[in-house]
Amino acid sequence: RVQFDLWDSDDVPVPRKELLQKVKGVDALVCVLTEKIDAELLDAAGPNLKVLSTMSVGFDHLSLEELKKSILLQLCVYVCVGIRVGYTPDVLTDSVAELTVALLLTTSRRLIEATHEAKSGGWGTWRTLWLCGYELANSTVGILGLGRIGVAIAERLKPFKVKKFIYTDVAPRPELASLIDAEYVSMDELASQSDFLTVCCALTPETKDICNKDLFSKMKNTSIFINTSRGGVVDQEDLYEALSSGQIAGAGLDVTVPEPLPTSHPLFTLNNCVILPHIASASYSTRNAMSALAANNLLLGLKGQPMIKELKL
Ligand SMILES: O=C(O)[C@H](O)CO
Repeated sequence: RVQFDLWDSDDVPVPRKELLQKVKGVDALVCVLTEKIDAELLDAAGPNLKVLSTMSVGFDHLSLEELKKSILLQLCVYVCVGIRVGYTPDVLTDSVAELTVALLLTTSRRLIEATHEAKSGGWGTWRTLWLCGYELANSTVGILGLGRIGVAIAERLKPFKVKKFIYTDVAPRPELASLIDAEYVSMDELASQSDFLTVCCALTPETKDICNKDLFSKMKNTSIFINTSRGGVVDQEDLYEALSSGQIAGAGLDVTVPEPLPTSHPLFTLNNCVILPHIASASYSTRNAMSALAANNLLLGLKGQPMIKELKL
């Protein structure tokens, strides 16, 4: 039997102070990406904590260093298990890929500007170049960080008659790349060849701010930049500069730093920047699948059995 204490609100995350009190002595914890799992939280939880289950594929909110340290500490007192960590990859791949395609088309075909014009009286006579955008047919699509989600995005974009898929990563990923016939290129080539550049990498110390002035300055001024991974991979000041100066044509972001992005943020002033409130996995079926997987990971971890999806620390 498992006794649990639930933060029963979908409107606000559990206040940090309350979380720190409630975790005292627990054996396991389910969290989402708004909870920072760091030294302070692990200290507050204490040595009973054996299982952590995050309802997310991304795990940049977990301090892996601290979780690893907790394993070492436990080993020092001859307990041969540390904290085990479950997460929810795969079940959200379709939803995230679908939303990425929707965001890409919304940005490249200027749908937000267009609906605004239609309902605010800006819809005059038919004009040759009014609200023109960029199409996928015959384009080169670049993927920064090729994993399951990048492949799923490419599979969905292919029927739009994309000419070529290219990708970059820390090393070539031939098995995944062969599924979508994608060519491995350098970061510079990705920037200069992509008509659409979509970011699919995890946020790590190596990828933080990887999309910066240097990258944007090598992109075509007709290119569209899309990010549905984590806001931290983008230097937002450099992106603002690239968008406002016309260095690139547009950007679609589902993720930002911070989240929520303050409504006064300069990126909100730009017509060529579409910003969504981190909804890539927000379909009913995917969120159900994520929560079931997070719960099952937790229960299996508590029973000392292999989790369905476990992070190797
Ligand atoms: O990491 C994740 O799971 C997504 O960003 C939220 O669904």
